[in-house]
Amino acid sequence: MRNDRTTAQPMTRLCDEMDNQSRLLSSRLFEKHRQVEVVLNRSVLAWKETEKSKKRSSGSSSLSETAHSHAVQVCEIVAVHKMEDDGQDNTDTERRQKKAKQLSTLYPHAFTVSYVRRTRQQQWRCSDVTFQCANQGLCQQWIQVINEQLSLLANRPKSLLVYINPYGGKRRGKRIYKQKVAPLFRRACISADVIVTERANHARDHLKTEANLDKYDGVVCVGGDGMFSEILHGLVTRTQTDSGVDQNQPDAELVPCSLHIGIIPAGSTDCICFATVGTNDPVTSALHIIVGDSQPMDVCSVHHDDVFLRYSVSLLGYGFYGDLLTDSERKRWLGPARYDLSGVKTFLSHNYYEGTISFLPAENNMGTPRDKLQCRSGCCVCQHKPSSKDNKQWEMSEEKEKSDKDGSSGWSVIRGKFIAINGASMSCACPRSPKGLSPSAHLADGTTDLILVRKCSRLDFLRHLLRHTNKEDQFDHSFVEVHRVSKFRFQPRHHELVSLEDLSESPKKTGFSPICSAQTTCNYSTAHSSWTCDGEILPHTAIQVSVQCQLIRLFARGIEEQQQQCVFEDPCTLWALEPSTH
Ligand SMILES: Nc1ncnc2c1ncn2[C@@H]1O[C@H](COP(=O)(O)OP(=O)(O)OP(=O)(O)O)[C@@H](O)[C@H]1O
Ligand SMILES: CCCCCCCCCCCCC/C=C/[C@@H](O)[C@H](CO)NC(=O)CCCCC
Ligand SMILES: [Ca+2]
Repeated sequence: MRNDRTTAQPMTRLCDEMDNQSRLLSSRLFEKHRQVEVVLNRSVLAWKETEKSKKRSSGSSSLSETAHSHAVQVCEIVAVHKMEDDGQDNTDTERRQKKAKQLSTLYPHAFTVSYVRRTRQQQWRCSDVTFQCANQGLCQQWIQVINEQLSLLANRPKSLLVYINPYGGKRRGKRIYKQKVAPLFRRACISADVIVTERANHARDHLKTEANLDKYDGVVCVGGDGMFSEILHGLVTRTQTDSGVDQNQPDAELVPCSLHIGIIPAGSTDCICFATVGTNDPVTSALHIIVGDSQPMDVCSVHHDDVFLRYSVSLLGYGFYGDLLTDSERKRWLGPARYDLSGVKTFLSHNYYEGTISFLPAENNMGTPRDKLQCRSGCCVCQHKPSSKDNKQWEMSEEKEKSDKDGSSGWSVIRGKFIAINGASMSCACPRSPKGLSPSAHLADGTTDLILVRKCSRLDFLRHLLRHTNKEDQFDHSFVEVHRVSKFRFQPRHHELVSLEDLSESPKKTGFSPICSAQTTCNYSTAHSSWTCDGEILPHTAIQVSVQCQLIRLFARGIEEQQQQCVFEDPCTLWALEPSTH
């Protein structure tokens, strides 16, 4: 399909460079009083000022080509609308509506393309470009052909179920959704059923039993990591129930969820959003949902004595982070600042805990926790899905594990005194620690990074913590070790195992916590910490953890390496193929 009706002149040299066969439509149109050549093929919409228009606007000076040319990937077009449709959005200001009206009087045959524009630091914005056509037929043709291309994008959601936590983070969930997200969903013609939660676990319970999930292409949570966790538990449990899988069995092969999950960040840490998108920005997340991005993600199942406890996607932390979270829960009223206060308090307490950690090192994994190979969009480590050969080896090692009488074959066991035991299934990057707890952990490689911080001086622990905020390697300490594992178990040192000699010493209280301090000579360490599981405190300390590879999918694409260049499959290039900086 081609259309050169608007001009009798031959197309310019640059347009001629384009593969004629791949063009769906090309016309000379007007954009902001400038004549532009607009070309659409299956993957790109591009527009470029014509030579004539360039000369008129810049005299004889030769402006750089890119200043006049723009290219947008079709998969990053949000929507196309006839000009007068714009401004009908009831959230638009009166000024915008007036401007839209003026423009539509001035240019009666115009259409507007809304598309994704990258700004700084992984942030996306929705930009508009309006093209004026010579006649109504041409305008409609452009709208129709672009819409046809958009309808071929099968991953895009059309119908979403949205849960808003009105009390997450700074209590801005409802406002964020109404002002920043809903208008974009409307523009992209996505319908959304919205539920504002009335209590904790409302969203989880609704998903588990009530929600008619057949109606939806995805579930969106507006809130923080805790709210995401509710959605995760609701969806995963529902999927297992519907498939007859018993999640209490630690070895059960869980069924992946078919619905994608979107996260609109409105919490305190928002670490899952940050680690999968690269920024905590509601508009960016809404755009990732609209374009139907897909990021698989590992989920850890946590059991205690063959009873299912919880799922985790980010941090399973015992000791430092467990104590920090326990303390911060009592300070919820403080909002996000609770983590700073509890962080200082827990640091000063400087407690350590004794126990035994056993783990099954990851096999056939392409990465290691210290290889500095960060998980990025299209990550090759995560794409290296176990082949059937790998699977066989995997099964064999599982068999080996089962056949071993005490079940310890392939397992490593470490007994010791730990200030922190952390299982990071993803980097856990967040604004507090932009590279995260385990900078090279992967979102979807079927493993978790097990970080063991042994008893050390307060100063050494501070050094270790500070390295989470700078470029230094936080694992490069004699008291820290890190392993990439597929399973791990923890057993705290039992009360009865403590010798009478130990018990004769009373615990020295630091004034911050009743638990033993690593700074003192006290070795009365029967006290237990708690596990924090993505921000929730677990009721047991003895746990078994197993990574379920790629159990869920998010509307995200991982962190983009840098400004993504427009890369096209067609051998011919349109013109300077840079993403629009319009
Ligand atoms: N209507 C509600 N009333 C009270 N609590 C709720 C409600 N809806 C959800 N919750 C609970 O609030 C908790 C915290 O919510 P959320 O994760 O959104 O914010 P946050 O804790 O501030 O952020 P983060 O988890 O990122 O630190 C969640 O565990 C969730 O179960
Ligand atoms: C002296 C300066 C030292 C600074 C050290 C910073 C180290 C920061 C590491 C941050 C790791 C966050 C991991 C996120 C886990 C989330 O699932 C969970 C739920 O929201 N949040 C926390 O556990 C909240 C965790 C809050 C940590 C502060
Ligand atoms: Ca992982």
